[in-house]
Amino acid sequence: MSEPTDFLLAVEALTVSFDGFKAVDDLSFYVDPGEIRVIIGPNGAGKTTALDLICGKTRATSGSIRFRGKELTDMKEHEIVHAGVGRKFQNPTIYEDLSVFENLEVSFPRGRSVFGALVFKRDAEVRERVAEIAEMIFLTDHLEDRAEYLSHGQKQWLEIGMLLIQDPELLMLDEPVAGMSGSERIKTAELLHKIIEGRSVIVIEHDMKFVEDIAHKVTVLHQGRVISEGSMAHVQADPKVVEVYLGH
Ligand SMILES: Nc1ncnc2c1ncn2[C@@H]1O[C@H](COP(=O)(O)OP(=O)(O)OP(=O)(O)O)[C@@H](O)[C@H]1O
Repeated sequence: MSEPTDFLLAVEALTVSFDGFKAVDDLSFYVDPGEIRVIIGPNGAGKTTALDLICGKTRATSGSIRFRGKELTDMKEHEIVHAGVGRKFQNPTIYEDLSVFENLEVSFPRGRSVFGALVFKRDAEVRERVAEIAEMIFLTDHLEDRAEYLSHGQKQWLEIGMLLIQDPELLMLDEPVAGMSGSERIKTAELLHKIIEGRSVIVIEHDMKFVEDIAHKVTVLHQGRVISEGSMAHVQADPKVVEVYLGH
């Protein structure tokens, strides 16, 4: 059996209760390094709440969330970001009046660069990293464009880029392809396969074709609990999953 520290993320017996209603109820799941995990489940299953708990936006009532062996449940949101967990919400939160370059530049983590002698070197490093990320998110030709003129899909990619530039070890994406065209969805799947080198990704998604394209493993939630887990083929054939989806 694996030790808990072998997992990048170990969620165990996680519960949150809102006025007695358990939106997440005794939830356990484990994510490996380099894994793309997709969480699916009907509306209200607790998917978004689970991500809110991991990133510290919502406090757990009980249970544990260990990231590289470190307990997250008693950490503040910014400490969790600093520990290496990036979260993208459903609606893009980019700076509309800044260019693509500037959006990526402001997201570059600030370190010890305030020392004068390092500034020049730092600028070159930032430009290089922005160029690298822009290429990854298919926006090299739009670096000077104001973000407000990007398509909805491009805005989603830009926000993913703003997280990637911080080099998180765990990236969590809530419905990243919602509102995207078919070709944008294919490119987003490509992007996810590219970025998992050295990190893991958790995605909440409703588009089953997209889930099939990206998931290494699927976790199915219902009423705050895991009802099935495994490959896409495994969960699709699971009578409990069929029942939950068809019964609604
Ligand atoms: N802060 C809160 N206070 C009270 N109830 C909440 C709160 N946050 C979420 N809930 C409830 O918890 C349940 C789970 O919500 P959640 O948004 O996590 O579901 P979801 O699986 O992400 O659904 P969807 O697919 O519709 O986004 C819902 O019944 C929701 O109304």
